[in-house]
Amino acid sequence: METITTAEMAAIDVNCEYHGLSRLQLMENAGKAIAEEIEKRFKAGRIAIFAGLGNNGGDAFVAARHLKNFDVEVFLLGKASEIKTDIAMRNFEVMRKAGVAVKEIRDSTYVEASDYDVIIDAMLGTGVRGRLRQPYAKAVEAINSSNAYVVAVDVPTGLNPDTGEYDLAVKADLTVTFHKAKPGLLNAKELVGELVVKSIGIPPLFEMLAGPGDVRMVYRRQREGHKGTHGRVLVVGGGPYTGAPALAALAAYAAGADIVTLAVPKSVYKIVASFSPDLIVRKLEADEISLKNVEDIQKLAAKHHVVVMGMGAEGEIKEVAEEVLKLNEVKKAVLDAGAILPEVPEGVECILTPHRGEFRRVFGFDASSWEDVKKAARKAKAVVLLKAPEDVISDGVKVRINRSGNAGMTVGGTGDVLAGIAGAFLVHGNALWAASAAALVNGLAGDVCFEKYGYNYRAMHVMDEIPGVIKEMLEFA
Ligand SMILES: NC(=O)C1=CN([C@@H]2O[C@H](COP(=O)(O)OP(=O)(O)OC[C@H]3O[C@@H](n4cnc5c(N)ncnc54)[C@H](OP(=O)(O)O)[C@@H]3O)[C@@H](O)[C@H]2O)[C@@H](O)CC1
Ligand SMILES: [K+]
Repeated sequence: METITTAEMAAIDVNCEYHGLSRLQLMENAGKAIAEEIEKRFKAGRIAIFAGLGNNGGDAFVAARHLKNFDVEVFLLGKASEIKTDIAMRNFEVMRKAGVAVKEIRDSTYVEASDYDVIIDAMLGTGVRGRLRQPYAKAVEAINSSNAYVVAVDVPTGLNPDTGEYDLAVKADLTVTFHKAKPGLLNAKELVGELVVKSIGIPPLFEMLAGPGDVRMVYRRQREGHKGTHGRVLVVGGGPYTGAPALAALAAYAAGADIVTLAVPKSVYKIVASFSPDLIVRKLEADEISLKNVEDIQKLAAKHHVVVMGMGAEGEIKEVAEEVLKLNEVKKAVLDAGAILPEVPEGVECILTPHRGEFRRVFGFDASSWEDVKKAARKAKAVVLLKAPEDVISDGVKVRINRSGNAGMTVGGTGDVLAGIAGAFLVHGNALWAASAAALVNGLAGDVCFEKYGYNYRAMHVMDEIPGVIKEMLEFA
């Protein structure tokens, strides 16, 4: 059975909202699914709903509205004023206006759960963190000692949805989970009981479309961070070109890296170093990057979290990339243009960023479907980000799609900017989500440029919009 982690589910949740499918609609579908599953098993009876203050509780407020032939009573695990989300609050108020009886459970309240036919556990779902606080623990004990038929909403309260670990948790007869099973549900059959996975109306493409959730999966900012916490990125490229490596390096800064070092051939060193005081530029003893430089590059690479290679380099850059990635201190890499390898060495989490022509040159077949990108990713043992009006990103198993961007993005240098963003995001996130987040941010920055300038903007204009786009993605509710 296909599973989805809570982090991925949270990313899809906010992406649905972003692409126009609201959480309120998802909650309505979730609550209706709970009611349907109960009505399949019971014609009438007394139902006690134990509801938490988040969206897990919200689902049950919806279910209460659909369970018309039942006598429903709600035990709220806190004060109504403490309900956390607007959609849960909205469904709570509608439910209460519809005449459903609600009792607020305080720490001191004795929880009686004996004479009900069905108990709905809607206390905690994917938002559970750590050990159960009171009065949740007491409620779980009351539910487990009752002889009612227990239905868990999404996840039995107390169970870690990703790992299946628990110390105190609801023992359910039936768990109705939404969209896809969470891995922990498959490891705790004794708690889950019968598992039913219900669609809540998320179309397959919405699970794949990049959105704010992708950026949240990869972007990290620790308050107490010190220099370098947020990522040290090494950019290797240039010679004969001078702009490409500098664009990638500046883009890595724009996407949150703390330290960005540029290694370029001495022939272009002075020019590249002159672009910006932000750049730490190292000179490679060569007019063009070659295998002679591998040792120097490896020394630098060992001191960085991610290596980004290829922009504006020609000659042996591919062979150099192969050698550099063999160094076991190199754990993460982005390979662009001439550095793209058909297969990357073991042990490196790698993003390849070909456009269609490079894809055909490197993999030997056209990327005419999502399956082709999946196939290339499997062969390369890397994430492939195919740059096109619709970017296709795959790790060989999953596919993500990015539709941000516009025809102005064909201007030179936007691919270098993308490689730099991907490098910065790869510091913290896994390659699939780092690549899709980078494709999204790069395209959105281009969309801001189109609004400002029309089509004739340049890569440096895109660069300037990146921090603002990231801020907007992180703040999207
Ligand atoms: N697409 C989707 O994902 C959809 C999801 N949907 C539903 O949303 C659910 C996730 O909702 P959610 O994120 O509001 O979290 P939820 O599980 O209700 O927790 C609520 C609060 O409890 C608290 N709390 C945490 N740990 C605790 C503890 N140990 N002991 C005591 N309290 C604890 C914590 O608040 P805190 O007090 O820590 O601020 C937390 O914020 C999901 O399972 C599904 O049912 C559906 O609507 C369909 C679409
Ligand atoms: K639950």
